[in-house]
Amino acid sequence: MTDAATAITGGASLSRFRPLAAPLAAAVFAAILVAVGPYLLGHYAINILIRAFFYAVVALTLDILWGYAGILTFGQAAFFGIGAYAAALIFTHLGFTTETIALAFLLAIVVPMICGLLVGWLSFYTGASPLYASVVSLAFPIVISQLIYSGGTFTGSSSGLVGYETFDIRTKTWFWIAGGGLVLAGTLLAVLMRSELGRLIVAVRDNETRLAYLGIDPNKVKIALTAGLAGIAGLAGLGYASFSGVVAPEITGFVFGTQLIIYVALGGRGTLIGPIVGTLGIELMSAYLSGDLPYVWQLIVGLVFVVVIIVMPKGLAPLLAGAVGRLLPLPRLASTARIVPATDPVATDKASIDIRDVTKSFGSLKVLQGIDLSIAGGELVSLVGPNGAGKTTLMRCLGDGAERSGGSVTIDGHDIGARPPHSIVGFGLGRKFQMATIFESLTVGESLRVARARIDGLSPVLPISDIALPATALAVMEATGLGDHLDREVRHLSHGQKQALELTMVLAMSPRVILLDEPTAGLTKVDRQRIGGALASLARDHGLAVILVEHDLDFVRTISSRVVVLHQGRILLDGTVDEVVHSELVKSVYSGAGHD
Ligand SMILES: Nc1ncnc2c1ncn2[C@@H]1O[C@H](COP(=O)(O)OP(=O)(O)OP(=O)(O)O)[C@@H](O)[C@H]1O
Repeated sequence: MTDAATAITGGASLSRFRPLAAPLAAAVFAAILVAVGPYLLGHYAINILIRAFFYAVVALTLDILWGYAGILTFGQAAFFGIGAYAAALIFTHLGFTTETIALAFLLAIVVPMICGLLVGWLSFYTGASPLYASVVSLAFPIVISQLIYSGGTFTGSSSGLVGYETFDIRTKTWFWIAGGGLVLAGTLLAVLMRSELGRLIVAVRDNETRLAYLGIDPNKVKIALTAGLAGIAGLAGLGYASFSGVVAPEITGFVFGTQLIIYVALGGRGTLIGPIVGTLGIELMSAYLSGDLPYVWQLIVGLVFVVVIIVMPKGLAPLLAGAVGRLLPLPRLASTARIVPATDPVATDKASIDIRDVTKSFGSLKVLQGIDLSIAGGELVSLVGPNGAGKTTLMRCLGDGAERSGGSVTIDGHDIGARPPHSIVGFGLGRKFQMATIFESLTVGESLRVARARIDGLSPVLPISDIALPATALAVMEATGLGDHLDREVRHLSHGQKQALELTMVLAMSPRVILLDEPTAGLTKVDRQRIGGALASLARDHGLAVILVEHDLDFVRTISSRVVVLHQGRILLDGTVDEVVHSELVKSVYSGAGHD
């Protein structure tokens, strides 16, 4: 096994730190620009850029949410505003001392994070509709602005707060602080997005269902991300309030939130560098042109936005990257992904799944009735039956506790109750869907590493390197040749490779019971044989309890240890392959003359 495992490598000899070289080189280049900026620019441009640096930090947080995690929000300005007001309120009402400065830093981070937790929970609690996130992101900045408007002299209402004492620092130094803060935030976020944890954030955007069936609650990831990034936006707000010496309700509002979306979209979302270029570019141009074109300027920005979105939906970043790539052709780094054998503890007891009196109804339509079934480790049970018999519905009832209308399901002695899929996976369940349910924009190696997140955790700093896989997953990789494609983006895989990847991801979690819904649908005969052999071995050699939904009776015959025939939501027959194949009842059901 070790030989096979070491053969599956995408460049293991390279240092794990090499993929971080690009963001670090970019950071050094940006730091040099920030260092020399005050000596090359005029006073006006310096002032505009300091403000823009703080805005760009918020744009970066929006880019992580929208560009990487797929969460479009208009509310990011509100967290910036809360951080700014936290500082301005403390300096106005409590004075400017070492203690109040420390308090301002604490509250400018903690209060936006608490608000972020609340906003995240309201948007993504289990059962929330996707519409909630949009509504909450629209309503939140309006609520914060209204609170400030109605705060009287305490918040300064529509006039805001002005004239509070703040840091006595030269403008040039502010430029270095704000620019350095932006370079630091950009570098840390770039390192995060290249790390194992960053790949998980992209996986949330790609496929929440798959993530849940890998034992990770995608809602928790989104809530944590919203709260964490709110803290960074709040800190940028503190910087802005301390530099400008003035805060107004507009900085918390929906309009500023929309402006941030324009900055990110123009620059190029999901790139980090794009939002920085977008923010600095538009802020600088606005400062110079809006004076000469007071009313027309907003119109011009709007028109440019529409044109860029239509002509360059990915924003200006790909254009910039192309130009930089031509000027500085950097060699493409091989990834450091490498498959190694996992050392997961081997259970001594036999795997089991017990299904008792399970029913499922859609309104008055009874789709499953009184299903009783027990499957032990070492068995590969094929679930067959005509279209509409209830096979997929039964699989859903086993993987998600909220699906059943009645009855109980016990996996390895654990009653699944009404638990969600990510929690049931913890009992040892793996599920493969009929349509390959995978992460299209990750590589094969990244997908497998994310599949191991529940067991091995994920680094927020280091890129993917060792991917520990159990023997079952290694066997499927070997049988299907998937190991040759570790660095390949999943979207470029063939249909058969995608099916093999999903199966390998499911097996990566070392499940004890696996549900496979037509795992060979749409595969060539050769691929079917390969996967079929690997599936039979899962039960026979590795002791897994396997439930397989399959239409092709010839395929079922070659790999099953038992066959269960479902018809009109009931178990018609539960027996050996021979018993089912020679059953007159089963033949009559398949010929359309089945009983009622
Ligand atoms: N969400 C739903 N609402 C109403 N009826 C549904 C729903 N999902 C499934 N059904 C019905 O439940 C019955 C069983 O469907 P199911 O998909 O489980 O059958 P199946 O045996 O997997 O069929 P196939 O082999 O065609 O995939 C069908 O009559 C289907 O129309």
